[in-house]
Amino acid sequence: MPKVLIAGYTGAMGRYATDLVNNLPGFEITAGLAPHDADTKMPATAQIYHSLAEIEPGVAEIWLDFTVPSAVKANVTFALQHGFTPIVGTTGLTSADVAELQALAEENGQGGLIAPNFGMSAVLLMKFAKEAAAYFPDADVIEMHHGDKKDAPSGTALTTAQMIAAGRQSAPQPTVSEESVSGALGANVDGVAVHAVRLPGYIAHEQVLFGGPGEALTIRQDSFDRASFMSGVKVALQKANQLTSLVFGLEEIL
Ligand SMILES: NC(=O)C1=CN([C@@H]2O[C@H](COP(=O)(O)OP(=O)(O)OC[C@H]3O[C@@H](n4cnc5c(N)ncnc54)[C@H](OP(=O)(O)O)[C@@H]3O)[C@@H](O)[C@H]2O)C=CC1
Ligand SMILES: O=C(O)C1=N[C@H](C(=O)O)C[C@H](O)C1
Repeated sequence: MPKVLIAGYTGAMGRYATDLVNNLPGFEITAGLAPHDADTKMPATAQIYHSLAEIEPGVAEIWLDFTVPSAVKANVTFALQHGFTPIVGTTGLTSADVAELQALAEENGQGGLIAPNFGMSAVLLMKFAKEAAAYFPDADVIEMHHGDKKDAPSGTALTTAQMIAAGRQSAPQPTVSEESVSGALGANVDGVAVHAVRLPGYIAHEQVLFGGPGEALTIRQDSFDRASFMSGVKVALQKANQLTSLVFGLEEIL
């Protein structure tokens, strides 16, 4: 029976992941990692750790990570160095970080998955955005999230921008507007303007606006509930033992 350590088990995503794994036949939560204790549905038998230094290798086979951008690189490095298969939803890893971790995984003969978004609507949005960019090189990304989100822009928005850049077959038009207020035109990610909205009531949403001569295309996805991420997490857990390299993107294992 695969044993799972949930890093960030006290957080918003960690709690959903705990419910998922508790109810997933054949899987067992044997450990949780978070700096502070909290009332959660972790099994009473699970080991609770407050820092990486406390973790006993062998306590689990799978390392499911929903922590914070400041901790994720050290967590995945630790997981790969100590025989865990990392399944990572935490954002904040740069492309260089991902490449470094993939090299470490290869050195250690380990597999795993890093997925900036486990929701099917977001995975499809990114795929469609890449396809559309071949015909509409001019695009802006607007992501909207709950006010507790620590990073901006979202990992999904960064990946979407990178995929739009990869899908373009011609250069976008240069913007002639000058910002009279700093930030008005958004952040430039690979030539795509990315705008981040943080508001109470929102969970996780993204819209890509493409503009062409006399026409526009808008693609939008909405995660109204964190349950939207759990089917992707479930697939990743079930395929964890088949992963032979550290894969980036849920679509690579579907
Ligand atoms: N890939 C995907 O589909 C999705 C990804 N995410 C990403 O997942 C991450 C978590 O999101 P969310 O649950 O909303 O965030 P929360 O802030 O609710 O939870 C963060 C968790 O990380 C823990 N934590 C904080 N510092 C550390 C550390 N140094 N080491 C280990 N654990 C730590 C917190 O514990 P404590 O309370 O003790 O500080 C808490 O349990 C974010 O990066 C978010 O962008 C979110 C949704 C979907
Ligand atoms: O923090 C969140 O909530 C989310 N984070 C991920 C991201 O940054 O892309 C995935 C989703 O947008 C929800």
